[in-house]
Amino acid sequence: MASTLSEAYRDHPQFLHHIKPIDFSSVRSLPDSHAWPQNFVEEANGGGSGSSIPVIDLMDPNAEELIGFACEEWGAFQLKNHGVSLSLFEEVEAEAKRLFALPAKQKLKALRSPNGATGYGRARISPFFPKDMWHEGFTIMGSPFHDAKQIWPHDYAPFCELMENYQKQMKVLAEKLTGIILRILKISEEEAKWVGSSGSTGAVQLNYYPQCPEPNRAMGLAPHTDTSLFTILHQSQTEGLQIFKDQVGWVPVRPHPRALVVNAGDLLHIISNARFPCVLHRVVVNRVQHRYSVAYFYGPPLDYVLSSPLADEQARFRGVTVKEYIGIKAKNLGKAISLISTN
Ligand SMILES: O=C(O)CCC(=O)C(=O)O
Ligand SMILES: [Fe+2]
Repeated sequence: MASTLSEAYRDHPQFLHHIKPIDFSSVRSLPDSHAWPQNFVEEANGGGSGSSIPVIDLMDPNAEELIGFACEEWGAFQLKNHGVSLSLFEEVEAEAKRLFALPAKQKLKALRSPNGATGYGRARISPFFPKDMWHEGFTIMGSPFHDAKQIWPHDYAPFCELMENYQKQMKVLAEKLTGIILRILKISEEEAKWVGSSGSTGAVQLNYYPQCPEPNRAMGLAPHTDTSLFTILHQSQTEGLQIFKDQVGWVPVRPHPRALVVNAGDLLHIISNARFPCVLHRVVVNRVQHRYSVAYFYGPPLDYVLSSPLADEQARFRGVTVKEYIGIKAKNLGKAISLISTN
């Protein structure tokens, strides 16, 4: 049985042509493979551009209440005064830039394998969409040693140390946020025993969206929800992330120099018995600037049973383990939630 996150993904192989990105540095016009239907991308600029998700100060005495409201209403918020030093994000962003600026040949040395979860490549959601995304990614679960060593045989240590430190610091913040969220949901301490244990699951995804010759016909990252309890995202100072809000449309998440974006994922939607939406989000690209982001996906241990917690409520989902849900999502993407729904 899979006992680590990367083993859980290994059970769901992808085909190699779904992994290798094009060499963006040599592309001068938008290839047909990356040209999305015009209306698909254009609505990017309409709809919800006047709205924005709440910005919450973690030190605010009302932070818990504000987080509860944001999770219910938006499934997302920006978090400031989170206690993690700005220099850590600067360092991680600089390493992401250094990595993605390498020649394609060197990055491909760490190409994710068909049944692998980590390394360099296209987004995992790629096979579900008819067109390719204007994006490259690098996925880390635990130590990135194996993949980093392929890219930098002698100089992997600074990258590895920084990424391990980043995961440690994000885990501490994720545990703090989980404590708050579980209190809001009135989940018992017994149910929440996994928080702070070594079994909790975490992964880092470095994302790169190169500047694009025809941004109105390209898609950085197609609409999806995250397979996490929640995701903590650092974005560079380049716009592109949007979240979808019912009756409003696509709402931009404008970069805030000291704030992190927190997105509710599928697992939070399930354990909140659908009280919190798992937020649909996507990334659009632009003509002049490269965009970078660093996502930290956090969740309970793989064998944790995701059940709706409150005895007086009718369960909206059948009980599945985190590992089973990862399998359902890997095969069905956006339909996964409805497949475990009880109605
Ligand atoms: O780049 C972003 O802002 C979002 C990245 C994202 O949604 C993901 O990695 O799942
Ligand atoms: Fe995402």
